Amino acid sequence: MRSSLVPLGPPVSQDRVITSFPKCYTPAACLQLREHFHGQVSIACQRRSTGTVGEGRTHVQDDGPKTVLESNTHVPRRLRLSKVVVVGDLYVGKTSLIRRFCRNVFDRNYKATIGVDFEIERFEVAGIPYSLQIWDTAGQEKFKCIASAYYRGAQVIITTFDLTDLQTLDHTRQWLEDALQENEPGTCFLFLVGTKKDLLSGVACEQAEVEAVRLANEMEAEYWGECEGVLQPRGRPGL
Ligand SMILES: Nc1nc2c(ncn2[C@@H]2O[C@H](COP(=O)(O)OP(=O)(O)OP(=O)(O)O)[C@@H](O)[C@H]2O)c(=O)[nH]1
Repeated sequence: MRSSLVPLGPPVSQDRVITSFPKCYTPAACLQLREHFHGQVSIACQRRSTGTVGEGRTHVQDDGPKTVLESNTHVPRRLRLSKVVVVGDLYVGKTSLIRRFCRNVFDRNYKATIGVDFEIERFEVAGIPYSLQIWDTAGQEKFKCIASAYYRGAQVIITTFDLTDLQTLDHTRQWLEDALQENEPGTCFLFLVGTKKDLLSGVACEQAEVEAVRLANEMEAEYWGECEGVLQPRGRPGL
């Protein structure tokens, strides 16, 4: 399927063009189907696809969830944009993860992130231009208040820890809580990512992964419970 939309900026690189989807994208695996959307959500989505993109916030009221568009992000018409926020302790490798994903480069030298930084990664999904705005936040305590100002309006929260330092895994719960506080319950996809796997032996890596899976299950139970009341989802989030 090709889009008749005018491409924005230079062409999207080939590995960012998605033309087919894995089989699990069936109605049964979807969190919500179009017919489950509240009328006002559908109207807001239509506006979103034809006008200025704002940050969609879902509010629960007596007669169901309502999305209110705050048109504070002025981007060109028809640009689909999702905000990803990467959080975690200092030195765990947030910047490295983002740079590998966006530019396929790795730098051994550590340069602390000051406050926040962001990258835009462009995709083409089934012929439609789509962008991820990936926010890299500082792990250092002294920058936390600056970085947390950018948590709001995230569609995806990636909580990061260092597989060689399990204390950083313990801290992910707090990072996630802080990021969720700035967002409506049930509006974000949550991911837990372990870095620096190359520095561990097979056995040590397995042990770290077991710990991470245990914590992920705990957090999933905790935060998924919070989501249920709002979205009444049919599937499960990625955590
Ligand atoms: N061996 C190895 N080193 C890594 C990996 N990821 C990051 N590093 C190194 O770890 C150090 C910290 O990485 P950063 O990406 O700057 O960490 P950060 O989480 O962004 O740090 P802050 O900006 O202070 O929050 C750097 O020296 C990186 O080269 C990895 O997967 N393997």
